Amino acid sequence: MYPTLVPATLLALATHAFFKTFEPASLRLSIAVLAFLPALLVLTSAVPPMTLTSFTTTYGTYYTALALSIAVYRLSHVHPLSNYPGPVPSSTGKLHLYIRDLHDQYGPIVRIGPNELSIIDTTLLPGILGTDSMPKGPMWDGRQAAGNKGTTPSVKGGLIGARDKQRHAELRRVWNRAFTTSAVKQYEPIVLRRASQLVGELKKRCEAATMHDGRAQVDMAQWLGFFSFDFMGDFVFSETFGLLDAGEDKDGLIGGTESSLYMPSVVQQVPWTVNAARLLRLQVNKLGELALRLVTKRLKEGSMHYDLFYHINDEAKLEQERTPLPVVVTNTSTAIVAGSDTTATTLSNIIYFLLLHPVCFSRLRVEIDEAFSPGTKEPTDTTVLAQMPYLNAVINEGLRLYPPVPTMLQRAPSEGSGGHLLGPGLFIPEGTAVTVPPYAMHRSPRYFSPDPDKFMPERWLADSATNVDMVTDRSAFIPFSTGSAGCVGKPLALVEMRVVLALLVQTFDMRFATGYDAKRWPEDIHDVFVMRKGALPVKLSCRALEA
Ligand code: HEM
Repeated sequence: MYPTLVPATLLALATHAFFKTFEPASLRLSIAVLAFLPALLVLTSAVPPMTLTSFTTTYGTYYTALALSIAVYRLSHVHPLSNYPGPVPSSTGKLHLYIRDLHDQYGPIVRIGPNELSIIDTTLLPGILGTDSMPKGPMWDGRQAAGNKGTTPSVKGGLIGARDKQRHAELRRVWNRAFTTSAVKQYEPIVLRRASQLVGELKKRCEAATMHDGRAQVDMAQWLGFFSFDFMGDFVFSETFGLLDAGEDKDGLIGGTESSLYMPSVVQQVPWTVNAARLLRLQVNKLGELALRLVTKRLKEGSMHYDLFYHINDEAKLEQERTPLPVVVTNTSTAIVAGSDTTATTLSNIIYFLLLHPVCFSRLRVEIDEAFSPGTKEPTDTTVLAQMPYLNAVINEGLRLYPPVPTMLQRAPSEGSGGHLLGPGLFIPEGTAVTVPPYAMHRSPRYFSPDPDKFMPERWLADSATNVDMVTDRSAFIPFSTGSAGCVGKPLALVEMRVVLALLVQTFDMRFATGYDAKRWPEDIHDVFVMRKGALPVKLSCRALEA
């Protein structure tokens, strides 16, 4: 037997035990341990000569033993998650579908990784996402790979990636102030301005098309993207990104932001690779550069506008400490990503469903027309819109079927806590993450039936509560997540979506473009933490109003 075989095996077992216990986040330390320990063994071993064979044999033994040790441990009954069922790892670009299939197959609690459970049991939600529950999980360390220009990865200032509960609560204070009911009321003129601009631009295209076959063809998903990015530019910085004006993503702002979402969606699965990703400088983010430029400009101008920047930069000086520049940059670009893509995706999904179900489109138009007489009154009174049952049912149903954050609401016990008791017999040990996947939850027949995969706004109406054959469990409806780290922008997103939908449905007749196969829409959807969508080609004409 080769003299280093046993020591190399023992060394591999010790390495596994070390990594399992301490989970080093430093890439340098990990590389150093894995690369140099076997060499050290050969160099310090008295017996074998220092030949190429002794090195290759020792390295081979060490890595094989390490891999086997990890595999055996993860599949063994000693592993703390061994009681939970789960699949053999699989790779699929459609994480939302995959996780949903797993829940269909294995039930509400599934082990989806060596140290991760996916849970869709409503009774456990308060313990996972609720106000006094666990902090954000390790995937957020991985998502830091998206680090923007002008931000410093080591600055623990970004709200969305803040894993320490107390720190998160401190950072969230300025955001909570920015989204109170009265603050959101003050942003309404921005919503109305940008929504009217969207309608105006689309009208122009319709009018130009009357010269030809009378209908304009537009990519509705793209136009809703222009709206939501321009709106966020206005809302965050009181600046315009000029997308609606140009009618194109001329500077690649949307394209760049969307492609920058891929890499973090991979790295988040293996957070310790984040430093390698950074070393390779994989992040290309035009939005970060833009945010840095706009923040710098605003700081020079002084406090002039009431917008999100006003709050994030604490211009009312309500906090004891000044917010450092990198934190302001991180938070403003976070707001633009978090608020634009999600809203554009939801609006696009809803238009898709309304075109697929013309009866729902007509019913919605009737409700809007009854409240706002077409041709005389624009549907822009947000108080009235908030109380329209069918409009809100349509929005809920769109969010239910395609929640823009489909799978990764992740939490984990805080460091040093030892673990978190989720329920009787359900202890989550430290080092384990729990993920709640809204897509799988929203399509579970246990919570939404009949036909959980069908677009049925009726399930949200008051009659459904008295219908014994219908289940609509609102506690399972979590498109905005819930608890202290749930979506802070929810009230504003709802205002935006109600106004835009009401205006579009009242102003335009729409149908899918000729030759568009509606099956493409779900096929084009990809889960990259948020949802990537394809084009939505729509034939559009201005609605003819009776005189
Ligand atoms: C349809 C629209 C939207 C949906 C479905 C949505 C959904 C979500 C979800 C699921 C989360 C993750 C919460 C978690 O991990 O538990 C989140 C977080 C967040 N969202 Fe939204 N969002 C939307 C619009 C907006 C808007 C308009 C803004 C405005 C800036 C915004 C800002 C944020 C921020 C800052 C966070 C991080 C909150 C925290 O960590 O405390 N979102 N959102």
